[in-house]
Order: sequence, then C-alpha cells, then structure tokens
Amino acid sequence: MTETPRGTASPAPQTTPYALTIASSDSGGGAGIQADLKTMTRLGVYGGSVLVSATAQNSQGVAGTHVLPTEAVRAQFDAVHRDFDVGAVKLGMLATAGGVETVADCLRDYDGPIVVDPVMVSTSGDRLLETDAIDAYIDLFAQATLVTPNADEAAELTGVVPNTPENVRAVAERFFDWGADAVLLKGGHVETADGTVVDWLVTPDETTTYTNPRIDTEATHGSGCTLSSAIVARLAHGDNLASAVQHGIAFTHAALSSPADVGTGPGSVNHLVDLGDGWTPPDETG
Ligand SMILES: Nc1ncnc2c1ncn2[C@@H]1O[C@H](COP(=O)(O)OP(=O)(O)O)[C@@H](O)[C@H]1O
Ligand SMILES: Cc1ncc(COP(=O)(O)O)c(N)n1
Repeated sequence: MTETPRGTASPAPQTTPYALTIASSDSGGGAGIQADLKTMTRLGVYGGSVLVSATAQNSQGVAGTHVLPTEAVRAQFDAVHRDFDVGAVKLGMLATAGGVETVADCLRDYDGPIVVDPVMVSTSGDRLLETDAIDAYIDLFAQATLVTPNADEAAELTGVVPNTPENVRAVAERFFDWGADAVLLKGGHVETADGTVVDWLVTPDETTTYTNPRIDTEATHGSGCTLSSAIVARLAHGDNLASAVQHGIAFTHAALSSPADVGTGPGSVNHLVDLGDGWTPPDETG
C-alpha cells in the first residue's frame, strides 16, 4: 500500500527540539530504536523514527532479523522530512548494504548533524550488519558529523584496536580519510590498568579524553545506542559537539550505574534511572 502523508510547511517555526533515529527495532526494548526514543524523551527531545529492520531479540540474544523493503525506509524518511524540522539524525543498525545505501541517499540533502553508530555485532555476539555491507558503510562516513565505533567495530573497519593515545589518532585518521568530521572511539570493551573506562573524541584538531570509573556490570546492552542518541538529543537542543558528547557520556554512565531489572539475560542499561533534581552532567575529565 502506498500513501502520501499529508504535511505542508509549518505556519510557525517549530520550537520543540526534534531528533530522528534511523535504525532497527529491538523487540526486548534495551537497544535499537526503543533505546533511542527513550533516551531522546528522557533528554527532552521529541523523537521520530525510521525503521530499517525488526530484530526478534531479548535479553539473551537475537533470534532473527526481518529487513524492511527499501521503499518502506524511503517512504518513512520522506514522511518525516516533509513535515518536521529535524534538528539532528542518528543512524543505528542498518542491517544490509541496501539499507545503508538507501539511508545514505535519503540523507543526501539533509544539512543538519548526522551521528553514525556503526552497529555491526550485538553485545550478545550476534551479527547485526551483513559483512558485504562494510564498503557501503565506509562510503556513508563521508556524510557523518560524528562516527561512534566501539573498539571491535573500529578494529573491524581499520584493523587496529584503539587503546593508546597514539593509535587512537591513527584510527581516527582513517575515518577522516573516509570523510567523517569527528570520531568518538568508545572504550567500553577495552581493559585499562587502573579500572577506568576511556572514550576518546577525536577531531582533526584535537583529542578529548573522557575517563570514568568502570561500572562492575554485565548489563551493558543498549549502552552504545543510548550514547549516540543522547548525543543527537543534545545536538538537537543546540549543543556543540564537545558538549553533546560530554552530556551523552554522562547520561549513559548514569543509565549503566543502575541497570534495568528486566529479562533473564545479562540485562540492559536503565533509561528510567533516577537522575535526581536538577541533574547536570559531570565535567569532562581529560
Ligand atoms: N562497564 C562500564 N562502565 C562504565 N562505562 C561503560 C561500561 N561499559 C560501557 N561503558 C560506556 O558506555 C558507552 C558505550 O561504550 P561501548 O560499550 O564501548 O559501546 P557499544 O555499546 O557500542 O559496544 C561508552 O561511553 C562507554 O564508556
Ligand atoms: C536493533 C539493535 N540495534 C543495536 C543493537 C546493538 O546494541 P548492543 O551492542 O548493546 O547489543 C542491538 N542489539 N539491536
């Protein structure tokens, strides 16, 4: 069924910040579009979504992935783009080369910030991006304001595990060569001698290090989705990139510190975490 949704130019400028996630559904609710929308809501942003695929997933793993036709992805994007003033876009699990190429094409004329979370493998070890989609993904980085790989994704893309100041910049340079404006190399999977977890925001001009105590938890499902959508929420509020990343890490850290008690598997970050009155994120430490 094809439909043309109604939607004309707004009579007045939109005042509620609006962000869009283009990603896949995690039926269990810990990661994917569900984590993105919960995070955006929690951070005071009206979130829209373009669904690329639906995973049958719970706290123990991914049982299957059902990919939407590319026309369905394009129709969702067109419906949103025609009507809403989209302040920032997050890309999550795009599943296939066709999904990546369609999304890249949809965003060709979008001139707001685009944060790409290059989701490839779930915390549970299940493949979320077909291996023949890597080249299309690398082409997509040319449209990215920020790419947020974890250490495994960075290693799969560049052949190097980013874990020292020197190799972090070398890995980031590969992303700059591919056309990305900035890279956030996430350190959740990297052991450190002092028990901290370190994320690195690298731009062509500078490297900012964010160091936090490592939380002793297995319930990390959804942490990467939460971080990238929190960054996008803050960008939709008008933050600059460094401020958005600082807020995003602080919210993710809070959500990790009090995991959701749901499901029979290792568990997920908790988007319902009590942030306390007047919550403000801690200062960056690096
Ligand atoms: N055990 C932990 N303690 C504190 N922060 C963590 C922990 N695990 C992950 N993080 C944070 O969660 C975010 C996502 O990191 P990571 O787990 O590397 O990505 P992904 O979820 O994509 O695999 C980062 O900000 C990272 O520092
Ligand atoms: C639909 C979807 N998107 C993203 C992830 C990655 O999240 P995680 O690495 O925490 O499993 C996931 N498991 N499912």
